[in-house]
Amino acid sequence: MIHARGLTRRFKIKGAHVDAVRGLDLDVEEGQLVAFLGPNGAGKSTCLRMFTSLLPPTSGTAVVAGRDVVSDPAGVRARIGYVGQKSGAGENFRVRDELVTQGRCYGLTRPQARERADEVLAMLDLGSLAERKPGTLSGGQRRRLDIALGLVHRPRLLFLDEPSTGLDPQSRANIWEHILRLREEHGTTVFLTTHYLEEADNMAARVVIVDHGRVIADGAAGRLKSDLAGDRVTITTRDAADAARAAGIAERVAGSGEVTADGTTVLLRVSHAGAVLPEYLRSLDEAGVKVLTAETSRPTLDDVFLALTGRSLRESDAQGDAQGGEQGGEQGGEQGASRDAAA
Ligand SMILES: Nc1ncnc2c1ncn2[C@@H]1O[C@H](COP(=O)(O)OP(=O)(O)OP(=O)(O)O)[C@@H](O)[C@H]1O
Repeated sequence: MIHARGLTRRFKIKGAHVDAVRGLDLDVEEGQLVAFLGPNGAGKSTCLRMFTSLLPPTSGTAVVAGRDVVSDPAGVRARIGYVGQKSGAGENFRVRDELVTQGRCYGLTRPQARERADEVLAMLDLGSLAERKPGTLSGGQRRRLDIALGLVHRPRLLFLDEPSTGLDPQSRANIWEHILRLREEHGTTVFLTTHYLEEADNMAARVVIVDHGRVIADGAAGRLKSDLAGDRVTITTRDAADAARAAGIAERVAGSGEVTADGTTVLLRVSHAGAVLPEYLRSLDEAGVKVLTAETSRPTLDDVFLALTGRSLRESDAQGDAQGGEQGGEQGGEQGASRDAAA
């Protein structure tokens, strides 16, 4: 469904340049649900805009839904759905009419567009809102309308740029229910970006992490976490001297795992915390180190990013936000992007 090789995109801004995507290789097969993760400015939206043919690559190739994004952008657009970060719905028409208009943009006849509008209204639980104007919908309802707009022409591949951002937890869960159903009941391939690591972790079968325009990890979340991050064992001691001794003992117990001591806290990263903790506590007891608390925790996708880059995804996001404010550029808004994609 998506086959990218050596994809790059450079933006020129006032004599300088930004390499937003640097040699991206990616294969996504039919029916997969892929979460594309990375800090602010990692290049996620730029990739999506290239995959959807809204932006030409600087170099490299991408074949999406069987069509080349450079030589056959219209072919790509006819076969995919794209829901950008901003809503693609206008304000003047009613919800059903928005969907019918979208269907017409994709070349459906009026009766076909009406039929498809009713189908996607039912699919996204929007039937009771069909006669409302988009401006009167809640954030979650509006996001469902955006997804419905992306589905009117029955694409086999749907791109979603941060589908759940800015929604309350209940609406986020609801959006996810619909995304999962799309895949399970209709076999739609879904490629989405998100900043919510827990959502990607729990929902997506495959997680692709990008940083500085390159893929740095790709696989099932569980495998990435066990291969790249490992469990954590954290203990606290009475004083720093005991913590230093506990860290020394941890080096022996943890094998190839990583050990860090900070004040009275010692942290071990190991592949199986449950197997290490009893032996560790026994060794500490034998050495006369008094342990005040001991706990184990499973790794998160943030731990995976930390292990790969030395930075936390959340911290990187905060830095990205700060830089983002300073950057000018030629960025065009994504407003009405679903419609653009249909044009
Ligand atoms: N049109 C543009 N002109 C100039 N620079 C751009 C343009 N679009 C993106 N960039 C820059 O390219 C880099 C990648 O941006 P992109 O929006 O793809 O990142 P992202 O991973 O989607 O970030 P976010 O999570 O904040 O949406 C950033 O440094 C951004 O400022």
